[in-house]
Amino acid sequence: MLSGTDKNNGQNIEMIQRHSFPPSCSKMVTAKAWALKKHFDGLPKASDLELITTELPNLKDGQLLLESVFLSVDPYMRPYSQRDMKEGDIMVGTQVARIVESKNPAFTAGTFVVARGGWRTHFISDGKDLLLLPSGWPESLPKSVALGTVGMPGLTAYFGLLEICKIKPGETVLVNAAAGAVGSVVGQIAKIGGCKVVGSTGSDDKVAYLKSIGFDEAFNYKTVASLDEALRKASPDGYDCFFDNVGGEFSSVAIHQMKMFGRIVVCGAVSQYNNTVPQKGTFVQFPIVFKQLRMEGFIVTNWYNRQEEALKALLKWVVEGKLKFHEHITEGFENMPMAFIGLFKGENLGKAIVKV
Ligand SMILES: NC(=O)C1=CN([C@@H]2O[C@H](COP(=O)(O)OP(=O)(O)OC[C@H]3O[C@@H](n4cnc5c(N)ncnc54)[C@H](OP(=O)(O)O)[C@@H]3O)[C@@H](O)[C@H]2O)C=CC1
Ligand SMILES: CCCCC/C=C\CC(=O)/C=C/C=C/C=C/[C@@H](O)CCCC(=O)O
Repeated sequence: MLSGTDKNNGQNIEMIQRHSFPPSCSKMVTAKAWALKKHFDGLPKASDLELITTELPNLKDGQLLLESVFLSVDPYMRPYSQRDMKEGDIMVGTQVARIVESKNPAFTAGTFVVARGGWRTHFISDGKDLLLLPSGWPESLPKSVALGTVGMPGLTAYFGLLEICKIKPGETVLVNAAAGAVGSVVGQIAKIGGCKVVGSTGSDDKVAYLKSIGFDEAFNYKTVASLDEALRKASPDGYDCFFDNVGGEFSSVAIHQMKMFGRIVVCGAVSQYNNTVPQKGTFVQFPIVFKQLRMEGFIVTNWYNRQEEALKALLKWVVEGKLKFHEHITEGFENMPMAFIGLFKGENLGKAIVKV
């Protein structure tokens, strides 16, 4: 048996040697996990991932046995795997998990938590870094929302828009990948904040969805004759804030339509994650200097010291019906690779979730 920490948390999940059978086990739990078999090259392939099975040992004092109920697949897993994982590592990720057994007095069996357990059906934790669902979570609200609108993507929208962009009422906000987990929350918080919102997305159904949740303007970037014209038509005066989830060509065009003193939040660059050779873009100094723009990258985890406040606000808006959510649920742990790859083909509307 190997013990230690792994890339999923820098925290405290027990690493299990494959097919190990500890002699003292009375009640064996078989855990499934997805490992990175081969580093992704371009668009991830199912064959880059390997389903492995391990037997978990009995709990020691202070430990908990958790069972994943909902798992998150997120675009960041693609660049993260490249930068921080080696072949054979279990894929990084977060889940809503149920505590099956507890030898930790701080946790009761049956409780649901958000954990950074990686792509695993079952795992052992010492309880550090497990997050309870925010208090006041309604029974009628699916717990999977703790991985989306009232979870990491919601926090990304909240802090990016309110703290980096610092939106003001009456301003115009542009967001791309707008019908996804982050983008759909960005647009709705901007509306709550009294802004005009323009969203770009990759299908007509998604455009219709954006209109249904309050976006003022939305267009399908895959079918417009000219991105420049579509942006101009949606807001002839330009944009005060640009929440950039996509990067690449879209950003190169959009930066020229910023208003004076505009702010650009560089949240992600999903159009670039599968590039095999670095691409060349346009030079950005002219619009930045002449329009005196501010462009700032951020990682949501840097704001987790304020996550309690933000989760409370997000949950309140959801309960009040001011913040709508949609989930794209894939059934079955064995389908995790397919759900993950689907992110890069635009298959999801709202948050992509895998239900075990
Ligand atoms: N900085 C941070 O801390 C965080 C950053 N992020 C970033 O936010 C972005 C959105 O993440 P998230 O909301 O979870 O994901 P989404 O739910 O938006 O899913 C990804 C979406 O990206 C779009 N997309 C995929 N490939 C391309 C492409 N080549 N060009 C344009 N659009 C594409 C697709 O939508 P469509 O049909 O519209 O093309 C797809 O549905 C990502 O860049 C992610 O890395 C997320 C969380 C935290
Ligand atoms: C940490 C991601 C590094 C890659 C950066 C690429 C794109 C930006 C982006 O999408 C960032 C996402 C950040 C997500 C953070 C998630 C955390 O809640 C949990 C991450 C899992 C872990 O570290 O244990």
